[in-house]
Amino acid sequence: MRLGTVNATGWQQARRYAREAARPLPPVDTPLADAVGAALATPLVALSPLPAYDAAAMDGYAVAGTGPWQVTGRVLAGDPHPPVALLPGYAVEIATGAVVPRGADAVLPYERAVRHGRTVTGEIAPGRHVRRRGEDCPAGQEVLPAGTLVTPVLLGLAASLGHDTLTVHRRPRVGVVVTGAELRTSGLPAPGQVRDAIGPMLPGLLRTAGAEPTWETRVADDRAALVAALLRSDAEVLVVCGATSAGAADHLRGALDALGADVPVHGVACRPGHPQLLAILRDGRYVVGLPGNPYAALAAVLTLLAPLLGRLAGRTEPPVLTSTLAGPVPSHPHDTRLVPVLRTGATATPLNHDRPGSLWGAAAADALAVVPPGWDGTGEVELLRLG
Ligand SMILES: Nc1nc2c(c(=O)[nH]1)N[C@H]1C(S)=C(S)[C@@H](COP(=O)(O)OP(=O)(O)OC[C@H]3O[C@@H](n4cnc5c(N)ncnc54)[C@H](O)[C@@H]3O)O[C@H]1N2
Ligand code: MOO
Repeated sequence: MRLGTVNATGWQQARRYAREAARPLPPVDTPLADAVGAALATPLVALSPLPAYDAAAMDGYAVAGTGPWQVTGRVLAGDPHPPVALLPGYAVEIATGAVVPRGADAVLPYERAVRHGRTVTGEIAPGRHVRRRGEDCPAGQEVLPAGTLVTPVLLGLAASLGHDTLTVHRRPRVGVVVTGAELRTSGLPAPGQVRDAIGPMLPGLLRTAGAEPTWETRVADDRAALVAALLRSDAEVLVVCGATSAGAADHLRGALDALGADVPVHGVACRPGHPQLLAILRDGRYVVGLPGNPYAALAAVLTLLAPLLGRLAGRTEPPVLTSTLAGPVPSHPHDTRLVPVLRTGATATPLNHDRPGSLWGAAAADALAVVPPGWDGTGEVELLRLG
């Protein structure tokens, strides 16, 4: 395997390879509360009509026929027995959400009603303030397609349609291997030491991409230790941080060679992040190599890792987001540049501090702009959402 721009895969092509290298994991029935972040494996179908019964939309009187009406009783939400049918000229006091009695034509809100003893009068149009059974959604209706990301709001919808569980794709399990003898995980770095900046950001990035971070291990800069870590079979995807390059301590490519891995992407024509790689082990597990420089690692997460995880998780590909850029952004002659930006209105402002070793710009950004090779600065560019 050779490292360098000459053999690098184009940025768009690399993302496509990563997405197409995988198939969605099998479906599992999951309690609602545990399904957030997974993708629907089957369309979401209404098990119950919405609303499930004719319901009052206002507090007031359910009235039948033309007024004045004789008030015969009161119906509250949650009453265990259905209310008796109303005859013309009669009314019941009714609470928002209560079952509207058969025969009622409308609900007259308190503020539009005039009550004298047991008689009530007021102006009302037929059907007013009654939410008819199934008017929002009939039973059996497909409301969201397979592949939809389960959000907290979707849980609320699923509950209102009668679901206790959702059939979602199993989330890919990810094991993380952090390499680098110079790394420390707390405190101030001594000369020659570096605080690990990739380990802390990965769990959140993995969850956002639809995966389940399962384990993290740290290995010395040693090929045998890296091979041993890559042999752990309890994750579909292994992420190796660092060791992607050509230095004497960079053993990822050698370890993959030793394991007989297929390496469909062994470098990407992008800045930062060109040493990133995608490999497939003989048993089908995936390895994504993130360059050690933290911003380059983030670029690789968004280029190779997120599309791979999104596909394994069964998520529909998100629509491409584009924007103009407010401010000059130099392009690279051969490579795609990934530039941190902050979206403001219809445009996105490029931020500074985008060196490969610094996450400052990216931490202040809400997207990375994808600046194609040789871009002349006109028109829109693609944006990759952060978070
Ligand atoms: N001869 C070449 N040298 C390098 C090339 C190249 O093409 N030819 N590419 C450069 C680029 S670009 C990058 S990016 C790095 C990638 O290096 P590695 O993935 O092998 O990572 P390391 O060598 O271990 O570390 C690079 C750099 O990043 C720091 N680092 C590593 N891990 C972490 C971490 N978890 N948190 C914070 N910082 C980390 C490490 O201390 C180094 O400073 O290779 C270039 N060299
Ligand atoms: O591509 Mo490196 O990943 O610039 O630092």
